[in-house]
Amino acid sequence: MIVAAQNERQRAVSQRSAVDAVSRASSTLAAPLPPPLLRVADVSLEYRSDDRIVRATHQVGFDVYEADRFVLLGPSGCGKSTLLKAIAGFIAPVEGDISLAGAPIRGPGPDRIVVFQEFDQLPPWKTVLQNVAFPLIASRSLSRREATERARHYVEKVGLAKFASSYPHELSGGMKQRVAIARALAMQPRILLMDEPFAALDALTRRKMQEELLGLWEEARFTLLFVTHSIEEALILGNRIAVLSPHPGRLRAEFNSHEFDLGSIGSASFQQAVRRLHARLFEGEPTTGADAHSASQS
Ligand SMILES: Nc1ncnc2c1ncn2[C@@H]1O[C@H](COP(=O)(O)OP(=O)(O)OP(=O)(O)O)[C@@H](O)[C@H]1O
Repeated sequence: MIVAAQNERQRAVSQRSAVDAVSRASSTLAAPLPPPLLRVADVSLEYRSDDRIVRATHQVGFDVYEADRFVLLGPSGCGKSTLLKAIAGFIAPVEGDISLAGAPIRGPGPDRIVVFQEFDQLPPWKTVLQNVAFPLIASRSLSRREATERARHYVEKVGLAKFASSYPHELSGGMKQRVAIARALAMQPRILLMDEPFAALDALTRRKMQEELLGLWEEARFTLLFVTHSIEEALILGNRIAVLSPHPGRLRAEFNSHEFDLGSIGSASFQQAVRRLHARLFEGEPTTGADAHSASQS
């Protein structure tokens, strides 16, 4: 039943976003959807200093539904990380609203956990298990024993049971990211926010981590908001993709991509989707074969 309901909802979401924003505007066929979990409504974000204002995003809006794997895709500097920080509650919009389950976001909270790209997110003096258990203990939502049990469960989930007593400096980059993912999932946030978490990994490890993340999602169906500038990664990991324009980021289009996974790479439809996304990303710019290559592989 859950899967059927999920499929039904996926179909409804597909109807709504199988398309970019252009055709979405003209569609009147979309089935009624449940309210979104996350609503980003016309959000503009800025960095202000004494002598200048940098506008990072301009009136960006999108909805993320329960169990979505929603990807923010855009070129470097278009404001993806800034948007994620705003959703996490670290930055307030200068215009527009962000709400989670209908409540405005006013600051950071345990319902939104971020996994960053950097490998130094883990306190080096704590073991893998302690790293995963620490936020659970600090939030006082569980007793120390319960927190350790839950942490052990997630450490196993990411395949690090044998390394539970290891320290971060004894782990590879991919293993450190697994710990960060376990730590985030253990908090059971309403939405998991990931900011290019695999970008600093080698290509093989990155592929493995994408596979593992999809495996974890298949099991737990958490809601994911994932930032990347890789078209290929967006198609593999996302069921919906929002394409942002270059600086300052504006929403250019929204694509439905739930039909793709790691097995789709190389198929004609996958390549066609890469080309469509590439065209949207580089709209209005002179295009070269090198651009296409770097955007889809990097
Ligand atoms: N702390 C800051 N102070 C001032 N400007 C900033 C700050 N952080 C980011 N910016 C600017 O805001 C804009 C958006 O930056 P942001 O890091 O969100 O982009 P991004 O899409 O995540 O880029 P990348 O993919 O390279 O990480 C850029 O023009 C950047 O220079």
